Amino acid sequence: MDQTPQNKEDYFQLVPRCYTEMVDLPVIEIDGINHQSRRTIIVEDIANACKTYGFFQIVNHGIPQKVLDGALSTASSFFELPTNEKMKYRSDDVKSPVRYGTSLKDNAKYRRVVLKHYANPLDKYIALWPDNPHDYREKMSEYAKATQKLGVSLMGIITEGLGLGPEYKSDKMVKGVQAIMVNSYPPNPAAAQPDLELGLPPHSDCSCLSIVLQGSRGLQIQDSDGIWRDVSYVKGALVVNIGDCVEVMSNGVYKSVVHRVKILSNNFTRISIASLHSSALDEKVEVAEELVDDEKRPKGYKESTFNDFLNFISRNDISEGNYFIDTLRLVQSFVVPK
Ligand SMILES: O=C(O)CCC(=O)C(=O)O
Ligand SMILES: [Fe+2]
Repeated sequence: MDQTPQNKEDYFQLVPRCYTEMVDLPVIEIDGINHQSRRTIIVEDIANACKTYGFFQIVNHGIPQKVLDGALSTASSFFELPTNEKMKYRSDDVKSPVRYGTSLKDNAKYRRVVLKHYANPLDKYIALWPDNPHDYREKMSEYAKATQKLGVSLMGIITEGLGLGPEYKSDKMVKGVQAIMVNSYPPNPAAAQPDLELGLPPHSDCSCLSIVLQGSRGLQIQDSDGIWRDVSYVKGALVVNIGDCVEVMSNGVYKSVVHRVKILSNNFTRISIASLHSSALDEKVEVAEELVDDEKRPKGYKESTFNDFLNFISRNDISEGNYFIDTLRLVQSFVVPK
């Protein structure tokens, strides 16, 4: 893959700017997934990435650059709208299908502005999305449709890699929740120590898997020694991470790794779009029986639903290190230090 910077902005994105070490995430080409010989390699590469990092990047994923750029650009335009226009979508209800939230006014430790909306099935939700900017629904729905299709396909690759077969979760993902988190992380000119500014606190995703489009660098993941490492920005790539539901389903073979967002720039706003894919709100998430061995790997997690997670986050402040998945653990010896 050609990573030669085409212009100054791309060059800037590729040059490490802070003291944090980069994490050498695999960048996996996923074209040819329906050809058996290619599929075998991709399944193996993704299985290795899930075991080692819980994160990987994908390229040649079939989503045109124009669709990625369109989604980032309309997201950016949304955040530039006057406050009263954005506040129309404000809600304190974590279950609201469309929800705008900002922590900036509270002088909070974490500086993220977010528009969250459900996207699957699209027909049910699109009329609730912002219609300003005028191209928001068009551009974001192109991106949402493409990532939903990709999410189902990636889940098939993941379950195949676990020995559960490609169809193990397909129906559940097709009918499942797709929550799009449109994130904006503005710089804080008043920060006493800009290097310490965080956009998003450490958390793991409640999803089965998440697909993240980065507009620029800033995402960091915590390795098993507790060290934060930068995820590189690769133009056109999508970052994929395992969420809590897959950690549970895999009986801890794959980890839902803790990550956060750092504010790396003093002069521009970072945009990212995370598409979180999981089964339906009241669908049971449980350990796959096939991955339980009473002696070598006993069942490590209680069952739950996505609704349980939403109830948990409405009652707990996740920025205080409260992780939903910790409430599900049965076998402490399999816990990877967070
Ligand atoms: O902004 C990012 O890169 C990651 C966002 C994220 O982790 C999330 O929305 O759950
Ligand atoms: Fe996340």
